[in-house]
Amino acid sequence: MLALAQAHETRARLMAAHDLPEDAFEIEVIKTTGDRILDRALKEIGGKGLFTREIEDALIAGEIDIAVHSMKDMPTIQPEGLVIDCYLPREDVRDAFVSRDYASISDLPQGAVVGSSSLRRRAQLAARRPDLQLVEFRGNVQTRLKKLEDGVAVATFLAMAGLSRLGMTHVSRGPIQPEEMLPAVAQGCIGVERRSDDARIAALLAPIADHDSGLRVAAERAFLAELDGSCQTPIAGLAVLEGENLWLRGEILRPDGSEVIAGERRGPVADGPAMGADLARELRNRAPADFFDWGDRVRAGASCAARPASDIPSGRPEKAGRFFTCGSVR
Ligand SMILES: NCc1[nH]cc(CCC(=O)O)c1CC(=O)O
Repeated sequence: MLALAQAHETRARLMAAHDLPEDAFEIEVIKTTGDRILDRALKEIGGKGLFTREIEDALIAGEIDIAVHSMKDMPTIQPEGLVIDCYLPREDVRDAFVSRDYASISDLPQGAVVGSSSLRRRAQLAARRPDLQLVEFRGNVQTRLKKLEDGVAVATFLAMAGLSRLGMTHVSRGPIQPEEMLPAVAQGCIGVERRSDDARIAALLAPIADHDSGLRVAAERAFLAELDGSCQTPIAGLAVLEGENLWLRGEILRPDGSEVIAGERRGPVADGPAMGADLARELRNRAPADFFDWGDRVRAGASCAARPASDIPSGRPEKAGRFFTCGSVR
């Protein structure tokens, strides 16, 4: 599963950086509330960090020393005493188009049924192709592919990064360029969380931290934070490095895709967070008064449920929760 693959990747980088054997690291799998509750829609359960809270509690309690996260699913603020200052080299940031019968979005026939539970992807798709019919697609990558096979929908979207980490890029018809579908903030980036006062772990993580990844994600997450956004809001953002400069693009959408407000900033890399906040304010100022009235789903606080939601193996509760991966260092 994806989160376990991410823990393994982190461990492999730590082993290589420190010339340590595999058994120097213990991977502890933490099952969270979000994993356990499989019979209710996540929006009904509510609560921020549904899938990260227990992992962070374990970190604070000292039961684990390192938590490995998809930054795309992380709230913009970490709990007191914890810090994320180690970002791995970023994977492919793009979304993947997945379909047996059609090669691209524009190939989809009029009225085709597309599966996605991502508010962002749904809104972006609806903006481009209002004729398409959208259905909810929950479950991990395998579950979603099975739904395609079963004809529940003719196409879906997945992050290239997730497919790549699972060694499954072959299921994709190819990446969708950011110009066509701007990715989620921090998509493709693994972040490693630790206790702020743990100097030993800070030193352990330092050699595997990717500076460029950190700069890009800092700008994107500042944009998200200023919009008070989360992974369950139709917001997209992507920063890329251009030499000494950062190019940040951002976008907010109405859930039905009827309106898209986009903008960009270019500036010195050190100004990334300021650029992110500034771009967010610009987009907010350009948005009509009712634009942020995103409805029940968002108000219920199902904020950072996207990663886990997509990873819950529906109908197989005994396998749930294995992906909340925390490496405990001995
Ligand atoms: N929302 C779930 C989620 N969180 C992170 C990834 C992919 C890996 C990444 O973006 O780093 C995925 C799956 C997907 O969107 O297809």
